[in-house]
Amino acid sequence: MLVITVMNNPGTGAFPLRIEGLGAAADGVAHHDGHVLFIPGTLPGEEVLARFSGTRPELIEITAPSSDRVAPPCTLFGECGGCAIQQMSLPALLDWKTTRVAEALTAAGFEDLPVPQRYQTPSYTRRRMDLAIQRVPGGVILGLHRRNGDPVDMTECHVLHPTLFALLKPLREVLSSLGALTGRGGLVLNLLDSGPDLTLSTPAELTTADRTKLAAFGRQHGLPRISWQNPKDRSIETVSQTRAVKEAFGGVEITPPPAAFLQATEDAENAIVQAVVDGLPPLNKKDITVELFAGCGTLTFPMSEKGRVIAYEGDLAAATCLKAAAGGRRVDGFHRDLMRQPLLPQDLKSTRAVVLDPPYAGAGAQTMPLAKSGVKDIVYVSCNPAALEKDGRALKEAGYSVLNWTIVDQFLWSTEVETVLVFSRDPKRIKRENSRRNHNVPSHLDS
Ligand SMILES: C[S@@+](CC[C@H](N)C(=O)[O-])C[C@H]1O[C@@H](n2cnc3c(N)ncnc32)[C@H](O)[C@@H]1O
Repeated sequence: MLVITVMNNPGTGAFPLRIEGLGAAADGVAHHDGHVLFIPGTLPGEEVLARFSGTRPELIEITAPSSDRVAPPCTLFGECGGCAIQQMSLPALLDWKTTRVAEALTAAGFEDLPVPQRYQTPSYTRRRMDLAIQRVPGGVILGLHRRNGDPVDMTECHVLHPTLFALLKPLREVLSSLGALTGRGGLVLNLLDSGPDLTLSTPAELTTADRTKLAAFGRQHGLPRISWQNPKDRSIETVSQTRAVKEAFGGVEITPPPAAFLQATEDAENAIVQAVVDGLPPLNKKDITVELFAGCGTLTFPMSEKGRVIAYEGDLAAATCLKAAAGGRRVDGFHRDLMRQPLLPQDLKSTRAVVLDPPYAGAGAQTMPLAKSGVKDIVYVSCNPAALEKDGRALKEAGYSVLNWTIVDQFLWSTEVETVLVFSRDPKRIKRENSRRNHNVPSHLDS
């Protein structure tokens, strides 16, 4: 156990610190008596007074604030665990996220990185949120968890789309009336082209009266679909449907399954899709791009405008949705668990390019076979710099360079960051990209 004796000010126990940077959880990092301390609420460059509460350091006062410091916009900030760092200006936050990704790439062995493209989503645009429900005397709490604890009632939110936020109040009423909500539950909100799509989970089974109430709620608020996850076997069923459920990817309409993965905001999805499509090498219509971790086809259908796409996805409902929309297009969809059954180098023999958008932990067992495959061009969509560092190292060792990278900050005020990276080991393409960079020509003019 860490025991630290504080000598600086025996009266108050206070000691001065200079914040040197931010840790991965967005807490200020400082050194004191040979120890690394994490001080929540502080920013790089700030001078602060801190003291220990037990072995944990706590902030007493900011004596010299950073010029990046702003007033947190949300009154729930600090209580609600949804936002980690609202006291930093959004441009400074984008810089910090960019640095985190650059550091991961450098640690993976990439040098002389090009300057990234960057995109930051506006506030009030989040179209997907996974909320917690907590039964309390007289009602329910509906919101996100505290950093390490119970849910906080979401009475204010500066990221959530107003259409979804407007549903929270009436939702609290209907949820409070459900017999199945005996304790804690969950609610996934997805805002689709067809309207809000809700997926509820409850600790007990819905009663007939619960179903009637949810159906009435769906009709009253014009919700295309409300689904429910049975706590017994985790199967999902539709409890209310008033019309078709639709979302379009690259102009192709799909019907997402309940609680489907969606990029967090629509405009960030557009930025990611654009960066992926621009990052593909020049393709003939017959060239094959293999897509790994394809979801319901967010990238698949826009990419199919450039060439043929063979898409793999491990979630059965998402793969089924993608396959259902693939008919008559240059798309083949497959359901496959890529961690248990990764595509092997020989499976990728006639592949022109690979696009992958793995989950938070990274591409796992798929990374080495991909790195060894000899595929010249890879577009990697990362949502976690630590996983990117690990997977990127394998690509670096296999001879890939980073042609370009695009930071997409779609989780405002959080520590999350998406990056689209274009890797290549095609000497001609690398040479072309370098010369274009030297002449400041945008890369999308390539295709
Ligand atoms: C970050 S999402 C990307 C989805 C899609 N590219 C998009 O933009 O909507 C990661 C996807 O990987 C899928 N996935 C997770 N583990 C997997 C596995 N072992 N095998 C295949 N797919 C998996 C998830 O179901 C999810 O659809």
